[in-house]
Parts: sequence; structure tokens; C-alpha cells
Amino acid sequence: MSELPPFVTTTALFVDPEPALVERVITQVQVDLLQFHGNEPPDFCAGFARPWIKALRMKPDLDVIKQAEGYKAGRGILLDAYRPGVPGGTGDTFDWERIPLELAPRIILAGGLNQDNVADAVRRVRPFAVDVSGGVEDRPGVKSGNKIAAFIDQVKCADQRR
Ligand SMILES: O=C(O)c1ccccc1NCC(=O)[C@H](O)[C@H](O)COP(=O)(O)O
Repeated sequence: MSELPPFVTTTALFVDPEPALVERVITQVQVDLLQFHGNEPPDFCAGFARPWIKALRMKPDLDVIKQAEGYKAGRGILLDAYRPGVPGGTGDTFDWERIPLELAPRIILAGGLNQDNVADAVRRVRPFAVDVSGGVEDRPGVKSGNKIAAFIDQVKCADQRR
């Protein structure tokens, strides 16, 4: 961690952790931000000495505005695709039309993004940021420098056309 350049944010991602685990991680690792990707309630997310973001998985009946209001103390809301039994990294997209325009400045858009669809996503949703995992991998768990570069190029391109 000490070799990281300035302005890089280290994020610890949890799915329904025990509080003791979060405490142990933030004590032992230089973590800047917590990402909660399970069913953690707002009070739980806010219970540690770190800023946090909350992932909401876009289950068909999810009331996005109500949920986002509940987690308003966080630094942002990550919207991800919903697949039963899979907490994240599904590679699935969801219907971006479900994202209320007024939430866009707080939204980190995730779910099935890749170099072919991210420009369209940025233009349509206008999120604060995008998040990608599988779409920049050569095979599961192995990130591709070329795919990451192409992905970033597409995001920059779409940003310039805002
Ligand atoms: O990426 C994972 O394998 C993962 C596993 C369990 C919980 C969360 C996980 N990922 C969290 C992320 O923020 C992913 O980047 C996000 O789900 C998007 O993934 P993808 O659809 O593969 O781009």
C-alpha cells in the first residue's frame, strides 16, 4: 500500500461482514473507503471510522429513491445488477432507465460494463463514476491492461460529449 501514488483510493469491499472483521481490516490495512455489497443497513455502514459507499443490487422491485435516501450518509451509491445468490461481479447489465435522473450525481454505475457499452452508459445515466470488474478481464480474476485502457478511453470520450 505504501507504494501507491497519491490520490489513489484504496477500497475494502465487504458482503455482510461481522463488525469485528471490518475493524480488523481497517486496523491492519491502510483503507480509505469501505464498500458494502450485501444487505448491511445504514447504521451498520456508518459504524466504522471510514467513509463508505453502499451497493444496491437492482432487484426488480427495488425502490431506488427510497433506498438511496436511507443510505444518504454514505459517499455514494453503487448500483449493480441483481442475480439471486450472487453478491456482485455478475457481468450482467440492468435497465439503466430505472435510475432516477436526480440521483445521477451520487451514482457509481456498475454491472456488466465493458469497452463496448460504457460510453452509452455514461451518456445515458451521467453517473458520478463507473465501476467494472469482469468487463476488463481476459479470464476470471485476471485483469487486462489493454481492456482497462480501452475502457477508460471510452469513458473519457463519453465525458467530453456531455
Ligand atoms: O467482483 C466480484 O467478484 C464481487 C464478488 C462479491 C461481491 C462484490 C463483487 N464485486 C463488486 C463490484 O463492485 C463489481 O465491480 C461489480 O459487481 C460489477 O461487476 P461486473 O458486472 O463484473 O463488472
